Amino acid sequence: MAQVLRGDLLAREIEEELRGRVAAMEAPPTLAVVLVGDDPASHIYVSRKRKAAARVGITSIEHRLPAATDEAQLLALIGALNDDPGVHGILVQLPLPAGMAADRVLDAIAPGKDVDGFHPVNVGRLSTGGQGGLVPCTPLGCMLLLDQVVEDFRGLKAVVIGKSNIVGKPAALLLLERECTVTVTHIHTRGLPEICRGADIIIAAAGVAHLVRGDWVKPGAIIIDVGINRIPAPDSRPMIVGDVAAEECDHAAVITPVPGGVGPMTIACLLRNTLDAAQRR
Ligand SMILES: Nc1nc(=O)c2c([nH]1)NC[C@@H]1CN(c3ccc(C(=O)N[C@@H](CCC(=O)O)C(=O)O)cc3)C=[N+]21
Repeated sequence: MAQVLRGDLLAREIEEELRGRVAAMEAPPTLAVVLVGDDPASHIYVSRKRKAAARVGITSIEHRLPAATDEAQLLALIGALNDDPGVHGILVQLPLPAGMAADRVLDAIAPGKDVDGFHPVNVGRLSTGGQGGLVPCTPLGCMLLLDQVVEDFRGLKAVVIGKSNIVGKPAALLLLERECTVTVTHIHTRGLPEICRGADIIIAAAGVAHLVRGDWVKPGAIIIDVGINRIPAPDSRPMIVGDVAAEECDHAAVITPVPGGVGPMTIACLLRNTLDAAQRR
């Protein structure tokens, strides 16, 4: 049986450590969460972030704007949060409503408060070695999970499935920084099963339910499943499944569960970034 690497448990440990760091500060850091529109999944995530912040002692302030908000209003709010010395971290929940350009909005966030690590300055820092920048929460969470089970990354073959700015690309850069040999793939990659079979580490972040089958996985491989796919379940609430057919992967060495894997680590890393942003100021 593969070892199930529980992100929910590691996230609680990290929260405990962060709670200690917050307690030692003169004043608790403040995270501003901006939520535009009424995407139901976004509301669930934002409430998880609020609860986690409260557990750690970080003050979180939510700014909810209607879906019809125009971009200029949102940019004005970001400007005010940038200028507010009482705000240490700013997160604009994605996706934004149609018609709003995420890149213009993310570019407006002060890089030192960009706890998502999405601003071009932080993206650039990561691509040149990560020194001093804020690193995107989901790939950072993936690395902290890998750190639990990998002692030496050098020369390991890592395959990243997915090329998003939020997960795939930054995950590839972080693995490269550890001197893995990194192959970045996506759903249009030809011969993806074969490429995956060569991997010591698979980061599955394509957003396709059960994309990675058991016969794509080399015995002893380490699998980080980033996917959160809601699939309809007959006669009940939608089920959440990952990008990996985990039940076919007993021959892997390690696999992260969905839920309870990368998701809770994303939130723990958001809190960590908020503390880092507050302390670097
Ligand atoms: N600016 C921005 N930053 C983000 O970090 C960001 C975002 N926008 N938009 C949406 C995605 C998604 N995301 C998740 C966070 C936590 C879980 C999580 O905790 N999942 C739990 C529960 C899953 C469930 O029940 O829905 C788990 O996997 O165990 C999932 C997904 C952050 N995102």
